[in-house]
Amino acid sequence: MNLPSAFEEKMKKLLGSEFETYLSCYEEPRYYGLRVNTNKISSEDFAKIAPFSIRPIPWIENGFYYDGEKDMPAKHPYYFAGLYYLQEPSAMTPASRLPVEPGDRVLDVCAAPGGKATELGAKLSGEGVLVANDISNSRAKGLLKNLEVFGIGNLLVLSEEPGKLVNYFPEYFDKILIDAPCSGEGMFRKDRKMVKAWEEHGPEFFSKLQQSIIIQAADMLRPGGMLLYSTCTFDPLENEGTVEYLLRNRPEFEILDMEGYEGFSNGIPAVTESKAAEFSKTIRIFPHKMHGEGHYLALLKKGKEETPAIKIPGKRNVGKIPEELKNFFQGVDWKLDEERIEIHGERVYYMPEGLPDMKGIRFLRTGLLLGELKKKRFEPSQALAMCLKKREYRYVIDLPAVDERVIKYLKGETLDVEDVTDAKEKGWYLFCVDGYPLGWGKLAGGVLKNKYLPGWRWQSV
Ligand SMILES: C[S@@+](CC[C@H](N)C(=O)[O-])C[C@H]1O[C@@H](n2cnc3c(N)ncnc32)[C@H](O)[C@@H]1O
Repeated sequence: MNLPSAFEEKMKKLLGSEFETYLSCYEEPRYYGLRVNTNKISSEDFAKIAPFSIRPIPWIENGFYYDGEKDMPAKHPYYFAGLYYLQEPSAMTPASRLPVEPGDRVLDVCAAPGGKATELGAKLSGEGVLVANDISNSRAKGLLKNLEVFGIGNLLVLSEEPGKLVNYFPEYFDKILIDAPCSGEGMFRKDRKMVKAWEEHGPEFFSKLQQSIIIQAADMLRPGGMLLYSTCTFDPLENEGTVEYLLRNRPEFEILDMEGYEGFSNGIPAVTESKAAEFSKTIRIFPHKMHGEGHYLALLKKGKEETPAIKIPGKRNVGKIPEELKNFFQGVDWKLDEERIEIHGERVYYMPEGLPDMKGIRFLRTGLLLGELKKKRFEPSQALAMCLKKREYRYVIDLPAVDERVIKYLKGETLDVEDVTDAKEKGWYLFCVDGYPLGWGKLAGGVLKNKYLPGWRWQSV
């Protein structure tokens, strides 16, 4: 593989005697990974039902390798049910090393298409709030879809300049992840177009962007909160350099240790101005040392340990809850807090607790879209179906993955389900594969009218 000579020179300096081994790994095949959505299924249970061969990624609790030359996990109904996300193994590391707890307020500053945000949201287990932002509106659309497929409802999806967000969320978040735009040196083997992009915009360009993003994010973190900074590049300026910039401008931050792994390489104090030993607590992932492509990560804490601010739920103005909504939710085993329901036009949302006023922010989604009110009827949304567990809805059709009607459902076809329903039954049914919801259908006379979201349908190749 042809690599830019300036890049090779830099890597020689960084790796010394390891450089040749590093270079030789460009001739080897890349690694493919999937990460289990632990909000829907445990890793152990997934390993039992996995429809293709998988083996654990040793440093990621819920990560597995699969054979990307042979298997197509994106073409299985479990993928549509949000049981896993396809992700390069080293890219799983940042979200795995940010200790998110249910109830936290979490921000992913550069979140699209959601490789890390889906894991942060799964770790919240429906409690607290995930704010997933990306400056690119078109990429944020894909982000929203991926979060909805994963069944994450306690969320805001925004598309804003982080500098603007500081005005709305000063010292608001408990945990922040910055997976920064970078020169992508760790992606060269996976995606050769990245080499050309590197030649157009190298480390100098990205380091300036990273410096402004890390300061803006730092100002949205509460004292005692944690920030994880990551890139998929090796360059010291973009990595230790950005972290050093933060420490210089926000001295209340300190670098924390992270759970290690034998293949991780320590960050390099010698490339920094201060030469401070604490930079060795940061981590580089090199492809010649472990089975992943390349990443850098640093875990930081702001100020001293403090008792987190008491989270007072923001009370909202709620009008009367429409009868049709109440009727529908009689079939749902959820304790809905009526004060969190917001209705805008026909659309009904379930909002996370304790949000600030967000007037003026560009958003793609605030809260969980429950559904739409249509002429005295309530139509549940695709996002609600993905958020529900099978046991939480009274009317269910559950077919095994091998039943050909599952793919037909995903293609948007009407289904004959007389054998699994009573001909007298009718109304909204949650359509599941092996116990995991895929979407809605409307039953009448043993026939299921398909309500799977058209934009999400299975595309035949
Ligand atoms: C490395 S990618 C993020 C990948 C994502 N975290 C994932 O795991 O799927 C960097 C993202 O940063 C976004 N971005 C670039 N400049 C930004 C800025 N100033 N503020 C927020 N996002 C930005 C890009 O649109 C891009 O989606």
